[in-house]
Amino acid sequence: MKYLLKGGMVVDPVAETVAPLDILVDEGKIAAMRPGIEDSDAEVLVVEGNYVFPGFIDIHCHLREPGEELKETILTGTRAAAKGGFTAVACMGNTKPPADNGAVVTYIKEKAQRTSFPVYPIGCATKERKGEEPAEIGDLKEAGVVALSDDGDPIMNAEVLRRVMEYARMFELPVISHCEDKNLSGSGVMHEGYISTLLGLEGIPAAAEEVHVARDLILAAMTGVHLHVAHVSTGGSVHLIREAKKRGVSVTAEVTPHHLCLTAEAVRGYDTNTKVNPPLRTKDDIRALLEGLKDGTIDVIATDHAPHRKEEKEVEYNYAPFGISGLETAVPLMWEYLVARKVLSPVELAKKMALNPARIIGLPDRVIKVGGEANITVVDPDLKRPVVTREFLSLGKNNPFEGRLLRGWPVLTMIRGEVRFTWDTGYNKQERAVTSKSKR
Ligand SMILES: NC(=O)N[C@@H](CC(=O)O)C(=O)O
Ligand SMILES: [Zn+2]
Ligand SMILES: [Zn+2]
Repeated sequence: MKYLLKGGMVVDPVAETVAPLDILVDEGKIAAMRPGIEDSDAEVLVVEGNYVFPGFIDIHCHLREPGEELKETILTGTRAAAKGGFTAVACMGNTKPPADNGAVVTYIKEKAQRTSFPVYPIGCATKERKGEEPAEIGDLKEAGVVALSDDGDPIMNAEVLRRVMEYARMFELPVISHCEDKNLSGSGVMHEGYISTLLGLEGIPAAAEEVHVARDLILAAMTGVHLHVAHVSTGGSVHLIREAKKRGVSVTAEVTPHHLCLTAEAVRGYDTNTKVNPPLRTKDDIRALLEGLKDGTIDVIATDHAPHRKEEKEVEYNYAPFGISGLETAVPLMWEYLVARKVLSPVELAKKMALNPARIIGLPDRVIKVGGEANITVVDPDLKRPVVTREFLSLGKNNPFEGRLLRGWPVLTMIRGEVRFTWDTGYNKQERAVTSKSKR
């Protein structure tokens, strides 16, 4: 199938440019890119007034398969990803059974193959995610994992983490840390501060994260592994990572949309959809996270998509599981709160959601170029609509942004030259066609 994307503003995160260019896609590849392309054989996709990005990649999501298919499956999760504007995802290994061996990783890859959506599994760092001894890292590497992580839980024993890092370095895999000192976080359910006291809920102090960020940076420097810090939520963590980068430690970091857009204030109504790990923090933390994004301390925006069943979240705050279903709101949240408000430029967004994620998991640079694979995310900066969780393709409707009016939705997702989502032909009925945009 041949496609001609006409009239879009093409964002290049490597050249750091935004240019009005037409793009001809043929047999999965970019066949031409320049203004004024005509081709009578190609299906024309009018993307006038839209931004055309190299396909976004989410390097932190939970697809729940195998074992928790009532929360999500690889099929539903990847459909949600495509609708959310993502063209590839890396999924965490806290499945049941956990992805701590090659067989489970192979199972995930085979399931993913059937969806034809690019899924890059992350293997567990330790056996059964217990934090007691390193997993079979050679076996995981051979099965094709792109990183190692016990996400969901930290590795509390620093000596075990040291050995994981040494093996990971040998096998050239990054280690992704979920930074949480379990003794400090205890049975906390939200950020420790004024609001937790007011609500009578147990708190998780910022230090629970920061103690582990400091420790993991020290061990990364010692072992020479590449450390990627997952879901950074506090100003103190940003500071520690910034200093480590200055010293030359091989470290990258990510932040989630929810940690950038919500504070502990959101917990006031006891909405369990605001219960997430790490917890929603303070305005000062958000300010520091944004500074970190701007100055390059934080390299990536990742969703930490953590779907749960409705019944599991419909309980008292203390008993609900941690997690937010985030694949279908990440792009419009980042557009509304960062790009539209000029905190990040479209080029910077392309770095945080396409280029840097690709580099961290060892994929080729994510740029749209002639001869390259056609992975494309089109965002309509003017499309304004509310978040409607019941329309999610994800089985997880646990999202605290319900009803929020956002502008800047993904309207077309192309993977290896195939249109996987458009606003009109989406898996559920949507009101508007990309191709009819010029007639509006
Ligand atoms: N983020 C969450 O609140 N939950 C994640 C685990 C994790 O990312 O630590 C989950 O798997 O549900
Ligand atoms: Zn985590
Ligand atoms: Zn996670």
